[in-house]
Parts: sequence; structure tokens; C-alpha cells
Amino acid sequence: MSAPLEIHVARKVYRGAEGGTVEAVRGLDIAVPAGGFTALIGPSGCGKTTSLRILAGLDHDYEGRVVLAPGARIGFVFQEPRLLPWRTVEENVRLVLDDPRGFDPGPLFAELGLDEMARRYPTELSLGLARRVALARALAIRPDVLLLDEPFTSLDETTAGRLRQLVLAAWARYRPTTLMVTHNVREALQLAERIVLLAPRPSHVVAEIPLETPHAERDEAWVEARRTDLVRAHPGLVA
Ligand SMILES: Nc1ncnc2c1ncn2[C@@H]1O[C@H](COP(=O)(O)OP(=O)(O)OP(=O)(O)O)[C@@H](O)[C@H]1O
Repeated sequence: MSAPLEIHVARKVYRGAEGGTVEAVRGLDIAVPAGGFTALIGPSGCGKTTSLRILAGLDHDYEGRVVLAPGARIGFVFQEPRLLPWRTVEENVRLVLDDPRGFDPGPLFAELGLDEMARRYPTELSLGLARRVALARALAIRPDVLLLDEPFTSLDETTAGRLRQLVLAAWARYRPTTLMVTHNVREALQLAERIVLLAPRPSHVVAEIPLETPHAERDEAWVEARRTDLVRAHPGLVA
């Protein structure tokens, strides 16, 4: 199942312990249609993670609103895998489920190349495998909404490429409404149906770029041509 999502943040301010403030977001409005895949790109520190946390209901201290279907299930893949080291891979995934006993990890683990890993502990995994487990944990709840916070950073290009294909395949199969934060324009061009570009802090939307070309037709030449267009159109924001 998919559910549309909207986030409207008039203002989000962080207050430091010593009284200082950081205005992270001002006038941000993003909507993702049900089953869509949107990539969120913006300069470092502009408020992307802040926006995902607000969407996921992890931060209520802001002016604005989030619109989600009642009861929508949200899967969140954080920047770091955040696995419990004293639990096995399978236990880490079961932990987030309402009905862990009714869950058969077989098909999902096979799809993500994790079937040999179920009984391992997170410390035995490479970062790429740990990221796959984090993705499995997010998908296991059959999310209506999938939030991905730079899920491929710090991976070598081969591992990142494989994980991108797994994310794309999972999105195509289950069609959760997906919002992915990334710094990587090529990655956004490969995966998303739309790119939303954010301004430097306090973030707001600068441009929305629809990507209508079918994924199968997005070869390297297409990605490079679109990236060059974006760099020209938004110098300083897209590298
Ligand atoms: N808990 C906090 N307390 C104070 N300031 C914070 C806190 N969390 C984030 N900030 C500040 O708010 C701004 C936005 O942070 P956020 O992590 O959302 O940015 P981001 O776009 O995700 O960054 P990056 O691309 O580097 O991951 C930054 O200037 C950050 O330093």
C-alpha cells in the first residue's frame, strides 16, 4: 500500500544549550504522490535530515504540519544503520514488527541478498551489508512511506551501485511513497521520479525537477546529460 505524504514547515529552530539558535528550515513545502519516488538534494546542513525526522514524527518541535494517511506505516533508513549489536540480523528486523511471530524473513532476505546473514551479528557485517539489514528492517513493516537518509554514503561505488538496484527493485515491487535524501545527483537521477532541490539553510524548495524517463532507459549518457543541465541551471546547488 502507498500513501501520499506532505510536509509543510513554516519554521524549525534548534535552540542550543547556551541560548543560541539555528534556524534550520523556513517555508518548506514538499508533497510526494502515493507510490512516488522523490529525491531531496541540498547543501550540507540545509535541513534535510531535520525534514525527514519531522515527517517521521520523531520531532514535533516545529511550526507547520505533516499530512499522512491515518495509520500510514513509515519505514526509515537512517544515515547510520543503527542496528542493535547484541541482536542477530534477523532479531534486529523482527524487533520492529507488531507481529514478529507471523513474519517469514525468507523472501525479503533472499531479495536483499541476506539469506546467509540471518544469524550473524551486526559487528560481523560490512557497512554495505549492515545498510541492507537497515533496508530490510524498514521494508519488513511493509511501509506505506519509505524515508531514506543518504542510504549509500561511505560505501564503495560497486557496493553502493548494488544497494541502489536493491532499493529501486524494492520500490518498484512494493511501491511505498519514497523520499530519499542524497548529496549525489547521479544517484538521484538514476533512482527518483522527481528531484526536489533545497536552498542553503534555512531550507526551502528552490526547484522541482520531474524525471519522466523510464528507469530502464537511464543509461550513463542520460544521467550525465541531465546532470550537466542541472549544474547549469542551479550552479552552486548541484555538483
Ligand atoms: N539537535 C540539534 N541542535 C542544534 N542544531 C542542530 C541540531 N540538529 C541539526 N542542527 C543544525 O540544523 C541544521 C540542519 O541540520 P540537518 O542535519 O537537518 O542538515 P542536513 O541537510 O541533513 O545536513 P547534511 O547534508 O550534512 O546531512 C544544521 O545547521 C545543523 O547543524
